[in-house]
Amino acid sequence: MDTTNDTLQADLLVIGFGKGGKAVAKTMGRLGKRVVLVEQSQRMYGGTCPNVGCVPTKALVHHAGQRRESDSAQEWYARSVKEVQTLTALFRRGNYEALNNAETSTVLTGRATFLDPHTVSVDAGGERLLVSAATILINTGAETVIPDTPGLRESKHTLTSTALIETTTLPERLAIVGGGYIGIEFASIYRQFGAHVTLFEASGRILSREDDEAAAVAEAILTGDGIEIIKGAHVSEVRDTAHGASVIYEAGGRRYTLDVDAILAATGRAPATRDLGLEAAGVRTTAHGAVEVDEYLRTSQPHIYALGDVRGGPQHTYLSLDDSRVVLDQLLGQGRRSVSDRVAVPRTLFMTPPLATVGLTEKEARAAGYRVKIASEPVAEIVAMPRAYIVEETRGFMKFVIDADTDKILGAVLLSVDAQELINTVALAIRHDITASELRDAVYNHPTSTEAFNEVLATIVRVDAPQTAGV
Ligand SMILES: Cc1cc2nc3c(=O)[nH]c(=O)nc-3n(C[C@H](O)[C@H](O)[C@H](O)COP(=O)(O)OP(=O)(O)OC[C@H]3O[C@@H](n4cnc5c(N)ncnc54)[C@H](O)[C@@H]3O)c2cc1C
Ligand SMILES: NC(=O)c1ccc[n+]([C@@H]2O[C@H](COP(=O)([O-])OP(=O)(O)OC[C@H]3O[C@@H](n4cnc5c(N)ncnc54)[C@H](O)[C@@H]3O)[C@@H](O)[C@H]2O)c1
Repeated sequence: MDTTNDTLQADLLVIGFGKGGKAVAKTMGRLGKRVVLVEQSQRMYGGTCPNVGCVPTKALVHHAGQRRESDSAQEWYARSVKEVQTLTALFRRGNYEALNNAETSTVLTGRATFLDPHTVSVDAGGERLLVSAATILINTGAETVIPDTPGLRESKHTLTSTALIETTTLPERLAIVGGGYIGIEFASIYRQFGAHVTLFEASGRILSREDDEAAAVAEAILTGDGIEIIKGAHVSEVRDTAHGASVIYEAGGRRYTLDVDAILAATGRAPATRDLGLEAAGVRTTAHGAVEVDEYLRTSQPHIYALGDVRGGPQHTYLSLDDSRVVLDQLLGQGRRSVSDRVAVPRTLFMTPPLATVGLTEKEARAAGYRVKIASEPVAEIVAMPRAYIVEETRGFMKFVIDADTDKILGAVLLSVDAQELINTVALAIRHDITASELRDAVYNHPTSTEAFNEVLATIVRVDAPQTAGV
């Protein structure tokens, strides 16, 4: 790496150790380019996913599911948190070594701020280093937003997801504000660990972006597990008490108070663009504070790209990874790959059992003008899927939204054991125009969850009437 006038010169500078940025950094480093990656925290090498996001939370899902009634909730939880921390430490080290040991790549630990379009200052513990690069990637992720409900931010008992999974004391009474991905995953995890969980969702239903039936069945499973879900809830105040906190809320026109030990703020995560000096770089942001990009992930500066959560839109690790393919195509390829190429991107909410979805919901398909055919069955009734009984998880349902005129699969909702794996097969089928009948009649090995497709896709529960011309 060259140093000119105390400024480190690089071909590529990546700000933030996110999924997309590190993937580009690895490829460019292997090609002999001088790569500098800046990460603000040594606890975050590898970014959100392996440290405080997907990996630890899904490991907690696993540990919570292993707990027997006879195990002490508190001991089991404390041990689980420690085991998960050992796992994340392993991943963190692997991530650091993968980039810092490469001959041409360096990881700098410090907070990056743009000074001008090509120069960034990296500040750590009173020390400052300047880095200048021909190409710069912004990959700083997103940060939890705590609503400005009186007393919520100030309460000693309000935690972000990051803080909660590091707490080795299981909160006996946990309030969760927000019924989205984090709210529901944490409700499911902490209930299984033995906490009393109350979830407050401001809108009239949980999972407002998901299929209506999926949200209703998911809610029934969660409440069946003992989670209290309060919809249309307005948390108006939080007050610390001698033993915890009181959550004051309104629902159904009445005012209530709930005493809890901890409150998880799960009302969304906003792009981390604060104090990045984007104005100095001439990089524009959107009204929501995300870095503004085009479909090739180019910012308002031709040599600066943004990837992952910081550019706004759905927040999933695999989207940040796919962003790296778009950027690499700009840097090394034909420059044709764009985010608009994405078709049938699956999502999974890791409650127990998981809820995985892809494509259009039934409502969206009709709104888009399709004549819809619905194939659906509750998991407990799928004779062709003994695996659900084998692993003793028969809750949930599967549903396919099919174009009644062409047999094309338009979307799917799988709320079932193994749904996080099954959904990738459905997504692949949609992407490659495999019809509903072909997916139904394929040979699947046994006993697996995929076999359910043989039966569910043959179980048509409703078909829209043909549209009559000229009416
Ligand atoms: C609790 C939780 C569970 C999740 N579970 C899943 C899941 O199961 N599946 C899934 O697909 N997604 C999940 N997500 C979402 C997923 O983690 C994110 O979408 C993904 O990690 C975003 O990656 P990224 O590339 O945008 O950057 P990130 O991985 O967020 O990395 C950004 C990095 O930039 C650093 N940084 C920020 N500002 C600066 C600066 N100025 N200077 C230097 N460094 C800086 C940060 O410290 C951070 O390490 C989860 C998220 C959370 C919070
Ligand atoms: N499995 C996964 O892929 C996964 C897991 C966790 C998180 N994530 C990502 O992380 C991001 C953040 O997740 P999240 O759950 O914090 O956000 P979210 O946007 O998914 O859900 C926020 C929820 O909070 C509700 N809400 C907002 N303000 C409220 C208030 N004052 N009181 C009560 N409810 C309120 C909203 O109506 C919404 O239902 C999401 O974009 C998600 O995609 C992904």
